[in-house]
Amino acid sequence: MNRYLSELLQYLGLESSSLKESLRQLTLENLRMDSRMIKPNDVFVAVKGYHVDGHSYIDQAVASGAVAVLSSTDDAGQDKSIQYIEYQTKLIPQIRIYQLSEKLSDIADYFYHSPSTHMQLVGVTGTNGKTTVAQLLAQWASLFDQKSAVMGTIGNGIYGQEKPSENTTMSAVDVQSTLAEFVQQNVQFTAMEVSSHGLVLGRVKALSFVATIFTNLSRDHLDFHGSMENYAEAKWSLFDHVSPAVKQPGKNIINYDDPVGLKWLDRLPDAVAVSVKQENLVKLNRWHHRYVCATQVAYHTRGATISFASSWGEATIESQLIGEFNVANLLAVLATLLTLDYPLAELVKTTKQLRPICGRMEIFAAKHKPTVIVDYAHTPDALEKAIQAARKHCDGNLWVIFGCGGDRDRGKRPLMAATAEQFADNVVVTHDNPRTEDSNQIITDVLAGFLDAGRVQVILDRKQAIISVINQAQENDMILVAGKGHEDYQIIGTQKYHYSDRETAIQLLGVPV
Ligand SMILES: CC(=O)N[C@H]1[C@@H](OP(=O)(O)OP(=O)(O)OC[C@H]2O[C@@H](n3ccc(=O)[nH]c3=O)[C@H](O)[C@@H]2O)O[C@H](CO)[C@@H](O)[C@@H]1O[C@H](C)C(=O)N[C@@H](C)C(=O)N[C@H](CCC(=O)O)C(=O)O
Ligand SMILES: Nc1ncnc2c1ncn2[C@@H]1O[C@H](COP(=O)(O)OP(=O)(O)OP(=O)(O)O)[C@@H](O)[C@H]1O
Ligand SMILES: N[C@H](CCC[C@H](N)C(=O)O)C(=O)O
Ligand SMILES: [Mg+2]
Repeated sequence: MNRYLSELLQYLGLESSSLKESLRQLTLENLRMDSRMIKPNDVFVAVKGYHVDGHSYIDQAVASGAVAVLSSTDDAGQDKSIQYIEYQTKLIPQIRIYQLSEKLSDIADYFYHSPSTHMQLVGVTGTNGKTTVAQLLAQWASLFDQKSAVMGTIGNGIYGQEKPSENTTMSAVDVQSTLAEFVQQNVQFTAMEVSSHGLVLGRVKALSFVATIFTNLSRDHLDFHGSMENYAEAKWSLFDHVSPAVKQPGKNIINYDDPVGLKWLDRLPDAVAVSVKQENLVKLNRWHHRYVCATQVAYHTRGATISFASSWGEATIESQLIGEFNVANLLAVLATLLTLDYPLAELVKTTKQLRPICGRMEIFAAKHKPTVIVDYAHTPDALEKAIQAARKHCDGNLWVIFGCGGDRDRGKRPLMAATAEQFADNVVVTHDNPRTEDSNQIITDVLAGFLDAGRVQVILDRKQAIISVINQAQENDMILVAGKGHEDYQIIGTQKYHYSDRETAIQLLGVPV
């Protein structure tokens, strides 16, 4: 499993003779980009970040047991040069690589023996729905006795045992090392969320996917991408077969109901189109694309009955997920598994066993109390969809409690306010994760989006906001608590404090239903 230092050098294009002989058979354990995670026999990978320069942690990494260092240089003349660091009685080779960040996915792919090729790896991208789709995929595959794993916002790991993760898509090195751990644990199927940051920053560059899914595109992350065009280009790079951003984009499953998806389908004749709109069936039938299309959907209190037609046949399935967008998510998952040759009859039989996803339209209810839905909507589009989804299941008033995260796209704040004002009956603005921003300024940015801010309550403490609304609401009202979903923390400044909307709801109303 491990690599010799001489092998790594050879891969990097260096002669092993350029290395001191005593070091050639040195066994390397892991590549690690964070000096704080270094264990004996690891290689420390030093790159410049947005906040600090990883090169300033080389000494710390060596003191923690790193036996070699890969470091980045912007001077092409220094590419592949080796320098030795003396530490106690040891010599630690530091190998400079020209623009290392861009090569990391490939280097880690080599180091960890191309783990993505040893399983079925499915990638999911889109503004909203990635976590839901990835979790459903892993869940459904496990119902087919596949050992499955997920990588994404909720965490990374064997399905149901995910460890929390800082990012939706981890660093290029961590993605490969995690996949390698999955291979060691005999994982056969992995569903992975691929964020636009992940694509642009090359975190998934050397991966081979058997299938890639596009859910939808709407406003988010403009602080990072600058424009919707750039944001769309970033997402497209997961599907582009001509100059792919990944080693292998696999089969493509694309949302036909999304205007961006529809445009891409023209460029992807082999892709599978997914629609929740019955009126699209005629067009899809005449088209050269394979498809899955809903023909009838009946929403009930705790889910939906979905009839669909597809290139694989017709059927009716029972879903425990609520809202129209979850019909779209479920059909995208179904289309993917059909594309990967899972039999339709078995898929239909197992659908009713699929459980809702943690913190995604999750319902908490108690007798004689209003119902609470905890959801992760943190974009204008998701908030609109979540409110409309809740509305289908609510016969009283619909309350929305939401806030916006700090150090994230500021422009979406007033848009989320306008959406809440337009679609909900009562709105309460509260804190999300202020991070390093002034929390009052975030609230001011949100309030600027309301036509009539006088009708909006501001209750800064999130738990107090939920308690207060439960007290104000009637028994048949519904309270959508949006933005934090599965999160069990609140980030204020750079500190993480324990806080969970789900725990608050459980404390006030009992377990999810
Ligand atoms: C803007 C961005 O993407 N930043 C990511 C980046 O952090 P950074 O460049 O600030 O890193 P840094 O703190 O400057 O450190 C530079 C290097 O020094 C190393 N270091 C640092 C300190 C130390 O003591 N020792 C040490 O070795 C670090 O490990 C790193 O290699 O590299 C880190 C490690 O991989 C990421 O966790 C971090 O994501 C931050 C937390 C983040 O907020 N990213 C967001 C914008 C993001 O990527 N979001 C997407 C999409 C979310 C969605 O689904 O909507 C995601 O995929 O998560
Ligand atoms: N297909 C969809 N279309 C629109 N909104 C959706 C869709 N699926 C989920 N949502 C809404 O978006 C929220 C986030 O969903 P989910 O976590 O599945 O998306 P995500 O793409 O993983 O988000 P993130 O980028 O933050 O990780 C949900 O809580 C729900 O409100
Ligand atoms: N993955 C998303 C999550 C946002 C969740 C919300 N609670 C916030 O903190 O803004 C992001 O990093 O933009
Ligand atoms: Mg996610």
